[in-house]
Amino acid sequence: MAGLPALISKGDVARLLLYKHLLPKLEVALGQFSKHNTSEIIQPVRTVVPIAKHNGFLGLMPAYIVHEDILCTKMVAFYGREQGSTLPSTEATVLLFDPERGCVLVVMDGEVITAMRTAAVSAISAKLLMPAKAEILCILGSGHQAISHYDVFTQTFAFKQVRVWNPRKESAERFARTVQGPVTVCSSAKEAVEGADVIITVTGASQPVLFGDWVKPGAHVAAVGACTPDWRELDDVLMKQAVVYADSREGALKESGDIILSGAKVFAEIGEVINGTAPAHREKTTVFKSLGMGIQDAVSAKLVYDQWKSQRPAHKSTAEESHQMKTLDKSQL
Ligand SMILES: NC(=O)C1=CN([C@@H]2O[C@H](COP(=O)(O)OP(=O)(O)OC[C@H]3O[C@@H](n4cnc5c(N)ncnc54)[C@H](O)[C@@H]3O)[C@@H](O)[C@H]2O)C=CC1
Ligand SMILES: O=C([O-])C1=[NH+]CCC1
Repeated sequence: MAGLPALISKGDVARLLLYKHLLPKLEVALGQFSKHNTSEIIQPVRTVVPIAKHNGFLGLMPAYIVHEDILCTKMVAFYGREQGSTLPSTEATVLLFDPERGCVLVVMDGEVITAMRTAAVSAISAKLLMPAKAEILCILGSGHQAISHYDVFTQTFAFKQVRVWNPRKESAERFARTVQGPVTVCSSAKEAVEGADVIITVTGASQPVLFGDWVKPGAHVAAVGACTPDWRELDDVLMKQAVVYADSREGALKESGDIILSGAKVFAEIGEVINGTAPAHREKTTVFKSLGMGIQDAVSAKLVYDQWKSQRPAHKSTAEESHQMKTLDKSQL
């Protein structure tokens, strides 16, 4: 290893990663991914190791973005937690490599990246698929992803009302006190959903919490939770009545209980809509099934690292600089 990798903390990632930089980078990466050309992007479906004893999973998410020479992997542990558990439901660490040497340049917190890039991808799907006149946003779940989704959706779009629901009302009320802006706390999921133009599901549920009979025709759903083959957030009625998009078709067919168990077809990847090779059916009810992809972490980590390098005090050396110094030493011999 050429020197020790740099470490970037959660606080620094939160300070350095901005949606205004992240959104355009993610849109480009999603489009590149959906060309399925391995000379542009190499990203296998994540490897998942069940941690059955603790109702969890460990995911390994490597990706290589060839033209930008970004080599990255995230390691993410995610769990089905009892309601009210104080343990985190997601823990993640991101490694960015020097692609030429193979050494790790930087180890950084992955929780903020996971929260922000997932929300940013949902916002990209909403930009493309939500009805032209979208006034009411509904968020089911009130944890970490709910907060990041609230932030990017209210920064990007002009909703007249944002509703939130959680089976534990005190959790939804805490969410309302945490975010910077108005929120209506609803007493039932049905009350939150009815009449909403955009619905985000960000729950730890393993059984459906969103039912097609409640959903306004033409609404857009960003389905973010239930990322294992036997967990659900959406019922069969919704899955069958909607046009279903995914971040990765291959990932969705392997990992999404909502797709596998309902038998719904994936109409297109969101990257195909970005590329103009599949239509955006804004006039119909749409579901964007998000599983999360390594390329999303890779572009986020590169943004963080570039910002961090540009702001870091000059005396600290990283693995990258140690390597440059060694190369220089050799060439001087
Ligand atoms: N698609 C993607 O790229 C990603 C998906 N996720 C998934 O998103 C979901 C939310 O993640 P976080 O916000 O980080 O978790 P979190 O634990 O911070 O929040 C989960 C929320 O769901 C609620 N909840 C739990 N069980 C429920 C149930 N049966 N019915 C309704 N609500 C319930 C909790 O009270 C909490 O408000 C998880 O399923 C997680 O695995 C997380 C990261 C990335
Ligand atoms: O992409 C991701 O990081 C995750 N997807 C499901 C849980 C974590």
